[in-house]
Amino acid sequence: MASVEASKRAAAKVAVQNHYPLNAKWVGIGSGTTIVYVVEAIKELGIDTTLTRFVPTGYQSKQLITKAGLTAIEFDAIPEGTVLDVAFDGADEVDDDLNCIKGGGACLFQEKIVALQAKEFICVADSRKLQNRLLTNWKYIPIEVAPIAANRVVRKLTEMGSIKPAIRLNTVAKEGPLKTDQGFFIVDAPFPPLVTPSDVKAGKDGNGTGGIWEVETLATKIKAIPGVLEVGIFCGVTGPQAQALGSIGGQKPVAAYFGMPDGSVTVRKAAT
Ligand SMILES: O=C[C@H](O)[C@H](O)[C@H](O)COP(=O)(O)O
Repeated sequence: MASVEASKRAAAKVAVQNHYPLNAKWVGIGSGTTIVYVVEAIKELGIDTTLTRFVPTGYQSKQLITKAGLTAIEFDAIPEGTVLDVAFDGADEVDDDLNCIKGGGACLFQEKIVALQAKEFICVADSRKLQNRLLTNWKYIPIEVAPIAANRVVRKLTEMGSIKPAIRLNTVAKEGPLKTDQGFFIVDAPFPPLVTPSDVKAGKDGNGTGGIWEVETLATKIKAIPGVLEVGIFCGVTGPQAQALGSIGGQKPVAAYFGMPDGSVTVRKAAT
């Protein structure tokens, strides 16, 4: 049986082989433990990356890029209107429609703006993240909030049916709330499993009755709470669908790769 780390590595390798453009100019690099294997797989391609600029999604991501000998360029330094060729990132959970939960490692805001700037957003994960509905195995939605509004956001989430939302604390010696790369807090909001737009079409309620929400409705409602910078639900359209509508990219991946315990890699792709 492949270890979780081996399965992340296997998924990263296939994702990079299938989606890394050999003449890539701009590449988004996400955060977390799985993205490390994506960078490793890019290096293993053995191609010339001297003209490629890698756009990080936070401190850890920038360190990863730099330590690999690649050139990092901050999101706010890329020329106006630049479209990234591709953005790779991990995920905490992915549903049948490729909606994702992200932010388990406290990175989600920069990840979302980088995904939205990319022609193609690709997720890489291991089999634990492959579920039919969000909030099946992964139990909460990470939300990045302004510290001054955090308690009020927690109250609002409770009113919306979240079960004991809480400000995330530091897990290391330093006491107090964890701070994101933006100096904000993360509120983790548990909800019952989310229904998809297709469930709603099939007659399921997703308007919050009994705390049951449809993915996009809940993401929109949480985002509208004053004090919320960004919500760790990545949903809506994919990059190509956004381009067909005249925008740059989408926050939903066009494909997600999962390393399985038997060593194989499963791919979930967006309908075109
Ligand atoms: O906050 C962290 C990011 O959203 C990560 O991409 C996500 O949590 C997945 O991380 P990992 O690859 O470590 O499971």
